[in-house]
Amino acid sequence: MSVVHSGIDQKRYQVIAGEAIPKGTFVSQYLGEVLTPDEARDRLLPSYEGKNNYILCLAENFDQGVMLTCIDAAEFGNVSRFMNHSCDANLEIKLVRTNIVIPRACLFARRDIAAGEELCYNYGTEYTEELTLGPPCHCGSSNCIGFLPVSRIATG
Ligand SMILES: C[S@@+](CC[C@H](N)C(=O)[O-])C[C@H]1O[C@@H](n2cnc3c(N)ncnc32)[C@H](O)[C@@H]1O
Repeated sequence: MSVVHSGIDQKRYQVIAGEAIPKGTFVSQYLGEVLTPDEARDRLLPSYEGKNNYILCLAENFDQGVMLTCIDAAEFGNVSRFMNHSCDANLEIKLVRTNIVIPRACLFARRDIAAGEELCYNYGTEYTEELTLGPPCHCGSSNCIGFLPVSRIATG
């Protein structure tokens, strides 16, 4: 995988597959600081408009209620912090638990991916709580909805 400039100001950097990746392959984990929902909201609200946002908030529904996992990759992260949103994504996020209650946000190939393709996932995942429309989307796919999906937590 390599991080390169996308050539589109709003998207800035993007991640390119260095080799072919078969469907179902684990590609990366979205690493960063684990925040409480209040901390995520405090970091997001003042700076949301027009800036790159590295906070991923994922919701899981349990009998006891909703568990929100918020991960901020702005200061501490890995290559997955540079992965952009696409309305026709080739990756998908799955929450995976390995011995601790806090889940890992893992990115898997949702189809066969060729070397040289941009690696991207849909920011409006199955775990996104109350989706709203964010800034304009520049994914360029034919089914683009025109806006980045944003979790309600990011907009208050
Ligand atoms: C996790 S970062 C992705 C990496 C980012 N492109 C960079 O250069 O650091 C998420 C931010 O990238 C930008 N972005 C990602 N996908 C985009 C898209 N499809 N259209 C426009 N901007 C996008 C938005 O600013 C978003 O808040």
